[in-house]
Amino acid sequence: MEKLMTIQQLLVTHSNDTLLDIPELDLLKGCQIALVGANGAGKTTLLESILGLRKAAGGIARLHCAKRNLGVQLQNATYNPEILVSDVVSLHATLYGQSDAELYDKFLLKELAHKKYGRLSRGQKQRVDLYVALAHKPTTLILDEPGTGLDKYFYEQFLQVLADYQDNPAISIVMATHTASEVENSSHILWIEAGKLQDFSARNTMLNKHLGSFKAHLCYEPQLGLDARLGELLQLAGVRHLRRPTVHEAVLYGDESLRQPMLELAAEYKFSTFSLTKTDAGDFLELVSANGFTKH
Ligand SMILES: Nc1ncnc2c1ncn2[C@@H]1O[C@H](COP(=O)(O)OP(=O)(O)OP(=O)(O)O)[C@@H](O)[C@H]1O
Repeated sequence: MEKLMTIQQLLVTHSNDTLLDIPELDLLKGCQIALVGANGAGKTTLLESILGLRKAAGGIARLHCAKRNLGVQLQNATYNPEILVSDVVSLHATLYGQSDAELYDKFLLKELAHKKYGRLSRGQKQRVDLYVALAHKPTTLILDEPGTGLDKYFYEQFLQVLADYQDNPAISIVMATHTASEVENSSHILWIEAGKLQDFSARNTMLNKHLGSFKAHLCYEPQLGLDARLGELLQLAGVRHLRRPTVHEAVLYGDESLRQPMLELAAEYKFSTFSLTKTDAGDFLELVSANGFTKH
């Protein structure tokens, strides 16, 4: 398969801070990659670096894609704030010799056409930015938290458009996201943390590797005094992580061997709710943001 992106010894710094330090990473065309990491991990910096918008202190970050085939939505689009939305749309049509009436309608750009870009709300800007990223039907998408600011209606419109792209194996996507549904529909996950590559893998491989395939979710009265028992369970071979979202909730992650001891625990204690289900992208995002995780 052809390469989409090459990174070698990439170092991006600011003053004395290292923003990105990635020794080597090759991504292949046709992958739909969810780029995840906690706030400040370096996702935007990485996207800007591969687009050549950030000067690296060292190394190479290269996207192997003709500009014509590239669709980009970044956090900070830099238009003249005085430009009208209708002019942004016309400029895009002139540059690419192509427009997309269906997308224009989906994002209801007609109601924004007479407004100055600089006066738009966050969500309105996002609708314009997404139109500009997608209206020329690119084969490679670079998206930076594309749902930001969109209300429920427009987010659903966007998800429909995204689903069409994600159904097409000829399309490559690298999308920074904090949203479970966007991760769920991606083929791969690229996880960065504090500017470093944490892992890159197919989505389910990543979930199984870092969380296990299974989770047990318990809700109970705090006076039940379960802490010691949970600590013991955490020592079992198949148990990977314990997450405590609240004082009366625990989620244990692991493999199938988690099932039997959890059923025994449920028989022994009276839980308000108890479930055994598969891990999902939402769990992975909780891990990425270290939300309530007790290190194992
Ligand atoms: N122009 C800049 N100058 C100095 N530091 C910067 C600059 N841009 C980003 N940073 C720092 O680099 C780090 C990574 O920022 P970045 O925006 O890439 O994170 P992110 O993973 O996209 O975060 P978020 O999920 O919050 O959008 C942060 O610590 C941020 O403060």
